Amino acid sequence: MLGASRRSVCTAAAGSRRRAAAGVASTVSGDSAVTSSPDPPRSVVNGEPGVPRLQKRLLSVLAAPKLIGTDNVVSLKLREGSLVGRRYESSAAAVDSSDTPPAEKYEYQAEVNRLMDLIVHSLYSNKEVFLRELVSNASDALDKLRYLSVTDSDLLKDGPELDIRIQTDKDNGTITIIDTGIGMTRQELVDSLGTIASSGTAKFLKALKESQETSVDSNLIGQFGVGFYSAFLVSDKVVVSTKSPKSDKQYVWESEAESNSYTIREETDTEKLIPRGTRLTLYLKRDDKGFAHPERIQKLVKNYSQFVSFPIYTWQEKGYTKEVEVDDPAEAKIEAGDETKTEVKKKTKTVVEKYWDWELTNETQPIWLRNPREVSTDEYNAFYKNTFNEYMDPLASSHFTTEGEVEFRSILYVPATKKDDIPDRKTKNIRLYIKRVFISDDFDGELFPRYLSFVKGVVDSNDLPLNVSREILQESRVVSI
Ligand SMILES: Nc1ncnc2c1ncn2[C@@H]1O[C@H](COP(=O)(O)OP(=O)(O)OP(=O)(O)O)[C@@H](O)[C@H]1O
Repeated sequence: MLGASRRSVCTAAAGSRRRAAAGVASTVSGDSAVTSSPDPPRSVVNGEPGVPRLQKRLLSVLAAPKLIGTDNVVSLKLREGSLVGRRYESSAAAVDSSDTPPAEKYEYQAEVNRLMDLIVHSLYSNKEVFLRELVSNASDALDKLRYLSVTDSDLLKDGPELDIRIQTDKDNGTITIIDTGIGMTRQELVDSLGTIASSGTAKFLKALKESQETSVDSNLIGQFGVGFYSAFLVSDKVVVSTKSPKSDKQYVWESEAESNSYTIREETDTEKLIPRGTRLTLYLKRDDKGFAHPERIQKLVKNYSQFVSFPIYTWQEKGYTKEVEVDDPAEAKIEAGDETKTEVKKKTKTVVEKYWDWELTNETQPIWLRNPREVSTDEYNAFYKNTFNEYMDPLASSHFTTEGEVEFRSILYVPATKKDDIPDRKTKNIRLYIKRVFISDDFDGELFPRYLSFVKGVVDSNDLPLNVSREILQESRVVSI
């Protein structure tokens, strides 16, 4: 699965990235919505006719091609940000009388800059992992929303279905990934997409440091995954438009591959507003535009994201046959009395009518609910690698069900790599589900004795209440059993 192309860390890091100067006025361009589709998304979603009103609105956002003008970012003045790196706060509000709130410019945290340098200039050949990473983020965002909605059902109120949609535009070389998950507030955007928020990425950087000049950086990208930033393996520009239920406003995060900064602005185009979740648009690099082919994306979803437990729809061209009338060139002569009339006969022929529609592309039944006799070793291994971001097959796995006092289903794996030894980071090796809803993987040493903490796996039980709190979980008899 891993590409073997190599490049030294130093060479990559010394790439010629533009450095944004503090206090310089700049212009930020808006993102354009994506569609190559001749028709707007149709009303057949999930095979069911009719789409809820808000979902329709979401779909129309997808279908409407629109380029908004540039936003003004006027004289920016430097201010020291929190942990997340420097922030250039715009003083535009004071001088700009237009209704459009100005974009604010932020600098990436130093580690992110390093990572971006590496990603952007990497010769890593297995770039397609970007889709796995972004779909996995979308799935996490849906998991978070579903979990929170157990105790706060308002979160789902009026909202669209919990799903992931991927639309490609091969003419313009863009891919749009939309989820209806938890979304991000402005602060969460800064905290998540400007810093090293992910443990996977932190591991990556640590391994990178250890490998130093050993020219293995390309492989490291595949081994650890670089999360959200992997979008820049294939993109010149990435635009994230996101709406959290915690905020009234929708925000747009935007950055270019060759930049060490990003901007955040409020979404003001009403046609682009989404009820909830995140829409991520990738503007593909010239050599990577091939990823914007609908069939290619469909294949990648099947390969990498088959175990995501939310429906993933891809936008596909379809055809149906219909009968149409055609003129018959052979004329029929009709004799009536002395006159001979010539009439053109009507005939019908079958033609294929093309249209675009969403197609369910993954299998959504969790693998642990299947009969172990029907699951192949390859499927167990693929699930392990997808779920735990591992690049090697496990040494062993065990899929079992307990019945009686406590019922649960579980798949446990013995990894082939040595235990993660990053201090200060909790292992997130056991994922607990209750009735198929992901609850937590934050069980450092609680679900397993410490000496077994290298074991990875999933546990799903119907015997715990869904709205269980973490404290109750810790004391729960069911959990201890
Ligand atoms: N589609 C999304 N919806 C909501 N939040 C998102 C989305 N994509 C990314 N994020 C936020 O950005 C953070 C960073 O994402 P990134 O992929 O870099 O790491 P991660 O997913 O946290 O870590 P890991 O890859 O180790 O699981 C996420 O933790 C999440 O808070």
